[in-house]
Amino acid sequence: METPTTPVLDPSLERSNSTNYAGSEKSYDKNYTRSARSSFGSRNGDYGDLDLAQLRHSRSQKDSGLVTFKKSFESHRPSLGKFGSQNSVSALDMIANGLDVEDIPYYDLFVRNLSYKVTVKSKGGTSRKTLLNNICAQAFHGQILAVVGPSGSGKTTFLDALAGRISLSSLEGAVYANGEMIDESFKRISGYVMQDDALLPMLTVRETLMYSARLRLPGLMAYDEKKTRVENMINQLGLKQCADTRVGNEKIRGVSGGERRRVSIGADLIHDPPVLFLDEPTSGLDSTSALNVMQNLQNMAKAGRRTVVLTIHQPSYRILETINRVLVLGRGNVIFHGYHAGLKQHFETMGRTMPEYVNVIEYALDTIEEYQSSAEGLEPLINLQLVNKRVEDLEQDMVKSEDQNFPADPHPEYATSAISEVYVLSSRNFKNVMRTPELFYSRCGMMVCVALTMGTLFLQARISEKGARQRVSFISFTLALLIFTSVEAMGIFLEERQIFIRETSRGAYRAATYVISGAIVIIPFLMILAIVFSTISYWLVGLVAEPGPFFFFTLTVFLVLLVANSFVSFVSGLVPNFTVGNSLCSAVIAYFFLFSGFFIERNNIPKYWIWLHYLSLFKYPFESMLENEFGHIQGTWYGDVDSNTILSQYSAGKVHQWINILVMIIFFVGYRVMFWLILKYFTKSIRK
Ligand SMILES: Nc1ncnc2c1ncn2[C@@H]1O[C@H](COP(=O)(O)OP(=O)(O)OP(=O)(O)O)[C@@H](O)[C@H]1O
Repeated sequence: METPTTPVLDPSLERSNSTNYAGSEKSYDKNYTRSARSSFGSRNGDYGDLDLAQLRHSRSQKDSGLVTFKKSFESHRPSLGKFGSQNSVSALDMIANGLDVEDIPYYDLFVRNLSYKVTVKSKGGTSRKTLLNNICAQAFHGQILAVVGPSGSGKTTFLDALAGRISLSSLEGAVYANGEMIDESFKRISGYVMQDDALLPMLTVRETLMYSARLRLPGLMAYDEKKTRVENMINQLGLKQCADTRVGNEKIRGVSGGERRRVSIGADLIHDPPVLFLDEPTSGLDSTSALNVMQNLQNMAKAGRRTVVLTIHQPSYRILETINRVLVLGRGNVIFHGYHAGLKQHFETMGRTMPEYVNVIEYALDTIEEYQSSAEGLEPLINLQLVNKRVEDLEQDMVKSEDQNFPADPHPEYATSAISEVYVLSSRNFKNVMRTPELFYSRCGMMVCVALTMGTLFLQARISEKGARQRVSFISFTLALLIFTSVEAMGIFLEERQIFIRETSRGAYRAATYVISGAIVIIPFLMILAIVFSTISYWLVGLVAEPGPFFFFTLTVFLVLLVANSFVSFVSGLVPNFTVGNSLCSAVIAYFFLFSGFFIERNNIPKYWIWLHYLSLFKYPFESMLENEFGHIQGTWYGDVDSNTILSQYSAGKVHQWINILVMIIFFVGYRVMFWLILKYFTKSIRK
């Protein structure tokens, strides 16, 4: 990033330039006021007053002439350290508590000469591709800035750059918030709503928002206050009718697509961030739902003085009314930036006349497509934008940088404590699992089937050579079935990974607490499965009929399930999808099985492969179970072989059952730690 300099732009400046920048000032003001009245004035007097107050504020600034960006916001802009703050007091709460709307802190964004290039590999070697080229733009509080452009024009890339989803070191140029160059902490005052609605399908709308509030609002805030915040959000987003309906997804019936979109928005904005970024909030919605979402966002922007930046495809006439300003992109270049009312005049300056009754954005996109496919390319459009922007550039250069040093960030990175996160995430997970009992019942049913099959296959094994072989086979194949069937959990992990990415992209909680809560929730279910399996199979096969060995067998089965679950979760963190994950897991488990000591006795495994024997998920439970069975009564003869001979055949020396249990616990913790490391350092929603 370049050395920070203070931009001088303020809303009044742009309006004063509007004659040669974005249409006449008169037309802008008329449009702005009309849109404000139609949106708020007729429905809600407070909103109408607020909007007019803002307008007056802007007008008074205009009169003051050239003022620096910083100066123009000196009474409202939060202190320098504010980037570190989760905005604990909602703007709407402030209004409800009688605070003057003028006291609500806000942020205005200024993008200066932002460029982003990536290295692409081709047959001839590597080359640099420019995704964003020298972009200058502004986004003001109380307004919606819509980024539009043909497919592949760089809309999402631009939004990602602003929202801190592209590594700052990869960007050229700068992004300022209230005159200060943004850094990592800016994420904490901005909310990001992704295009995909990654939500837990079994929770209701109210529960989803409540869990989000419990994670994202400060731990010190009273529970009732959080509840009130959620109810306000439900009302604000028009979700009252479906507040107690399950969210659902493609497979599970739930709320409508438009409602789900609004739940996503609510869940990501419950902490009321002053700056909101939304990637195509209307995609996949019918026109009424899309308009509804946009009106909700317009309300949020105006009533709460929020700065909203979003990407959108071909907004309709009515949606256009909810948008204040547009940034039109073409192949990563600015084609137009300003109030959309100015687009018509902008194109007129190059001799193009826009037909009547044509949507200006549609016209702009068609024009871009036309130039894009022509021999001269986008150059004329880019140059036109540069000419119209000249005055603004001159003004920028008038004020040089002031003190841009940030004080140390005094605010915590996360809204609530780690313990509280574990508690909230565990209870949310538990509720979600309990709402899908069929998954658990099917796993239970499978356990009963496997236990009955194995139990009847080796039914009442005798104390003979054949009986000894049957016991060893039972133990070995039991472990194989338990571990191989654990792979099915991969799908659940991968589905949840999307939710994890969405929630943690703005620091909703720590990766560690997510991993811990996942383990806590799964433990009771695996315990039940272990008890079901052991109770049926152990007595059917006729293993040592004493409580101690039975308890140890059950404990080992439980730990096998736990370790297998941790292993599968670890692999799910590494792979891109279920197909790859399933194949990888099955292949590695097959290797582990091969080196368990059952097929190739430990002493016959070549030295260079022995490490795989020690890493095998099978080795430790296999040896422990054998010891539990054959070592319990020393010196028992099974036909011509005694128990000691059988044991020495499968292990290198004396097996310490409890040490093996400890090793299994270490495996469980180890895989979880590796899963955490992958989530923390590699599952990032940040581009380089
Ligand atoms: N890592 C990358 N390497 C190479 N090219 C990339 C990379 N990421 C994005 N692009 C390209 O950059 C361009 C802009 O992508 P972006 O997703 O920002 O476009 P968009 O305007 O949001 O498109 P759409 O409307 O289709 O979602 C596209 O041509 C895309 O193929």
